[in-house]
Amino acid sequence: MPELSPFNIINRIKSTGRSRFIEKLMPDDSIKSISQAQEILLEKTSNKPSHIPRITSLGSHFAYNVPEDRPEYKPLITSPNAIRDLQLSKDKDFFDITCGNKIYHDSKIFPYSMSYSGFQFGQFAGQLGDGRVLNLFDLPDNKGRFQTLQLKGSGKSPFSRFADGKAVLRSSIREFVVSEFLHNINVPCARVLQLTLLPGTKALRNGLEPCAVLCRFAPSWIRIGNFDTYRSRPDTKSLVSLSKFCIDEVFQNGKTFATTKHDINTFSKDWFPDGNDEKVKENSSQENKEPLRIDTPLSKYDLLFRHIVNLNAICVAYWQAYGFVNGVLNTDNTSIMGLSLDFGPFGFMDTFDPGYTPNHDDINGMYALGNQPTAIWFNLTQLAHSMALLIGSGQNGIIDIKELNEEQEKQLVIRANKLIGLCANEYKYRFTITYADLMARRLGIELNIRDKNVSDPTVVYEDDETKQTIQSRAERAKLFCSTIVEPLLNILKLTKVDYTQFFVNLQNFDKNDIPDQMSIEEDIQKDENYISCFITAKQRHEYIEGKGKSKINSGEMRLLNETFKEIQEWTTEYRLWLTSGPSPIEISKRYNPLFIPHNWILEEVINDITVNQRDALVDDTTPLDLSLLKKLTLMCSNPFDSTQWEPQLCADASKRWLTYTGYEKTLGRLNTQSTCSS
Ligand SMILES: Nc1ncnc2c1ncn2[C@@H]1O[C@H](COP(=O)(O)OP(=O)(O)OP(=O)(O)O)[C@@H](O)[C@H]1O
Repeated sequence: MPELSPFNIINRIKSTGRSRFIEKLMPDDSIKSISQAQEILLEKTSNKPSHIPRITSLGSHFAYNVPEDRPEYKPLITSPNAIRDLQLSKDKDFFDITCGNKIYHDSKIFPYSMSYSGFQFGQFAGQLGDGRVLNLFDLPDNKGRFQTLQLKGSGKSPFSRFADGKAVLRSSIREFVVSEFLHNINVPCARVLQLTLLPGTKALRNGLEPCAVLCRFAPSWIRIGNFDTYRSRPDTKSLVSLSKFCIDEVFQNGKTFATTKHDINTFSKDWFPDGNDEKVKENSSQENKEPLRIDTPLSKYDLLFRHIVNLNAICVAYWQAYGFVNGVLNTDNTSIMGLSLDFGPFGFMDTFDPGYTPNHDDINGMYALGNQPTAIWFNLTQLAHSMALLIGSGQNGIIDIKELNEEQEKQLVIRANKLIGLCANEYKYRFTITYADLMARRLGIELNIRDKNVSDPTVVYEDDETKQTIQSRAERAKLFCSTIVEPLLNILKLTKVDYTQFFVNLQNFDKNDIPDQMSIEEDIQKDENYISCFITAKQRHEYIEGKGKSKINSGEMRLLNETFKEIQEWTTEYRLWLTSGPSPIEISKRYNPLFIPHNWILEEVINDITVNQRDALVDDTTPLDLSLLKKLTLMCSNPFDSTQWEPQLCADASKRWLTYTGYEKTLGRLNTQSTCSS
């Protein structure tokens, strides 16, 4: 794509900006119009009505709001890719608008905070909403797609409840870095544009901490929680208007939805049945023992739900393949576009462990790595319940929930349950083939089970997913997972090598360099480099040392022996999957980031600013040294290409960050946790 010249942000808003949410979902609330909002909220009073917590009135999707005044603003870092994609120039207007020091508004655009609710750790939590977030306006990006720009940490809103509307610098740096990284390894993600320090503004978290404002953007910030509201306060009108908005504006009139070619009834079958029953089962709906099929055409609401299910299946498959754990997968953190968002106590696992959760407070591991696909499915079933009236009605007209008679309600429940059952099977299918495809690519294997356009995860239904193609893809994915992925993960769980580095190391081996007929006894020395992908230097050393000595029969040695046998068997299988086509690295290099922004790296960068340079944060005369943060951002913006990392900038740091070994040596702990306070 050719580079387009950047524009002043205000000129861009004036020429191409919109506020889709306001245009389509005008509030039915205490402040009804933009002109009223301007009159009331732009007045210089310290106690603005939009900063006082309240339950918004029935039918309100949002409330107009303005940023709180802060004593000072200090721009820290801009995402180089984001500013390019939004075609913005880095001038004074840009810095002022992206921190809330200046508000853009006109007759159609005014900042607002969204109303949403949420199921948190399985329980309904009532009205939540943007408690410290302001939506500014929508701008088309370089692909012509509207993006909603938001400020996080800009002050209180009607949804702040008991909290202060602030975001601390620590958590804002974490969000900035992880969003940049996830986006650049192609994980569907909300994006960041600008991080601004607020000197003189502090918040009480882990002690008094410095605050910041993050400007971020996404094609839509609507979460499953937005729909939860209209279940808890039954409101058919709002449910319909929000769903219509999603179809028309978020999903561009449903142009990427499944068509009649992609028959939902193909998912009457569970293509990945659990347990040992390899025979694909014909399911029946639990409620009525009727066959799990829908014989009437799907409505636009059915297609909306189906699309949201598929997008989320794809997103969670990416998380699993890269070992990313969100930490708090509540419905208010689950995007209808399947975007990764809300980065609290997230983490990437250092070593493979399905039980890993970075969230210190999640003592039961509800949102641990291995539970993420189920947690997202739980959230999708909450969405289905909220949309039951719509997905139960099919092509029939929508009857207000308060007017349904008993028979209508019964039929509605039957149909909604069928759609949920079909979508459950499709979710499993979409998740598994996406995950298998990604894992294969990470190992340099082309499975041909997804379409060409995998670099755009929003394209779900690219070809005709006939029963035949689905069946053959499911079989291939199943075989690949059982012969390659599962045995490999078992090995990595035991040997605890760096999960990310494993793929980077292995991709350097061409098919011909991978030992054939390995004999571990000899190859532990002969094929040292290859075996070192799977085991740590310590394990290798122990094996060589222990062999022939008294330790030979120790439990530890026997375990190592077993593991070596598993590596041998796995290697034999792996060679079979590698084709004679392109070398593995040609396939894998766009899928294996050379490094991961682990929590311990983030901690180092954050401490460098908030602890080592504490005084410079408040004193304008002392310059802040942001080189570590810049280095980390460069690495996150170019995760596959180390030539872009400016070798002279903090060279030691990037060397250290490439493997966890140095960290492990000093601290002796991996897969660490943090708390939610942000
Ligand atoms: N300091 C705060 N002030 C006001 N509201 C807050 C604050 N921290 C959290 N909240 C609100 O509590 C709820 C749950 O918080 P959570 O941490 O999941 O979201 P968040 O990080 O603030 O926002 P987002 O999901 O948009 O990134 C949200 O409604 C959020 O707006």
